[in-house]
Amino acid sequence: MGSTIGDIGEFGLIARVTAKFPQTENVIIGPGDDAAVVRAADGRVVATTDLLVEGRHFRRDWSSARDVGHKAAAQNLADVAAMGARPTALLVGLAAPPDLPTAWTDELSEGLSAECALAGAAVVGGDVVRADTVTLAITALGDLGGRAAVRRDGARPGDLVAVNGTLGRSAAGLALLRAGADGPAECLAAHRRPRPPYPEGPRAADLGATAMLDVSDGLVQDLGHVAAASGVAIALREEALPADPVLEEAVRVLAGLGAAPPRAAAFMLAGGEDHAMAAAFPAGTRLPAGWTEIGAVTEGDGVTVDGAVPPRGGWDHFG
Ligand SMILES: Nc1ncnc2c1ncn2[C@@H]1O[C@H](COP(=O)(O)OP(=O)(O)O)[C@@H](O)[C@H]1O
Ligand SMILES: Cc1ncc(C[n+]2csc(CCOP(=O)(O)OP(=O)(O)O)c2C)c(N)n1
Ligand SMILES: [Mg+2]
Ligand SMILES: [Mg+2]
Ligand SMILES: [Mg+2]
Repeated sequence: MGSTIGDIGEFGLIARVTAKFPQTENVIIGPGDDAAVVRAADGRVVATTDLLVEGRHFRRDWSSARDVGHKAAAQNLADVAAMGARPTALLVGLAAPPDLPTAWTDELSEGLSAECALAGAAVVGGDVVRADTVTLAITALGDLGGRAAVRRDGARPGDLVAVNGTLGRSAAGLALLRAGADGPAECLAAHRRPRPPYPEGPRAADLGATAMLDVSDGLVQDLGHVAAASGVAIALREEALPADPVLEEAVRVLAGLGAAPPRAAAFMLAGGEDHAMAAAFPAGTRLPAGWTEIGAVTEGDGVTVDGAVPPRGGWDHFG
């Protein structure tokens, strides 16, 4: 028996698949980052795609169609911002069973459109097909506006590491939904409709960010991609994580329901889907309001928290 994708895990699968895709001279950045950058006759375009599958990324009894539209757009638009680009357009592939109410697709579309508007983008096309499972295949495009793209491989020892956006609220919201809790509302909302700080991507690029990504799978796991791509280590300090009373409240609610919830800091370190921007900047960079310095880049490899390798956390579709 040969190996299966379950054996190699999500990131093993990605490495194996992308090894089959030689690039052309039109490709400025190929697979391996938050988005690709492709040369066009008149410039460059940033392009990225993410799938959302019912039951894996959303549940129709936990999220309204409008929520799913917002989230599907946000997940993709955040990848554009994480390259230092401004989102411009979205293409929407929709697979659905024939008994899906049109009211659901109407609200989905309104959510997609409203989230695009928040980022200054528009839905410019898509596709629809029949399938047993509601699935969204979204492509987002963006404009670097003359900037160099901020990749995952540019972090250098001595850089500081900072984040902008919420951490852990979406994961806490998911835990609350699983436990049948109806609050704190901010966590449920963060899970249903993440609010990526879109303008902070280009702003970080303008500030000289050396590496950046959006936190989709978990802060430690995602910064692990930066560390690996850059050939450096990242040392985070737990006490530097932005304190969030709402997250503390979520932990209390979960504990009150008899669950043994992780600490708030664990939600922040391992929770994904908030789509905060996490970036490395040269030491001494004056960070604007909204950015919190949480650690530093050093020689070595991997990500540590307070000097220790944290327990494995973060999302892996096949792990
Ligand atoms: N099936 C695939 N074919 C080609 N490239 C892929 C495939 N799956 C993932 N990638 C690439 O691997 C990189 C990492 O993907 P992913 O972890 O999903 O990034 P993100 O969390 O930013 O969405 C991205 O550059 C993505 O385009
Ligand atoms: C019903 C349900 N179960 C579990 C989750 C949690 N979850 C699903 S995918 C995911 C990680 C992010 O999605 P992914 O497809 O990996 O996006 P990418 O990292 O490519 O941006 C998380 C935390 C969820 N959102 N909904
Ligand atoms: Mg990303
Ligand atoms: Mg992805
Ligand atoms: Mg992921």
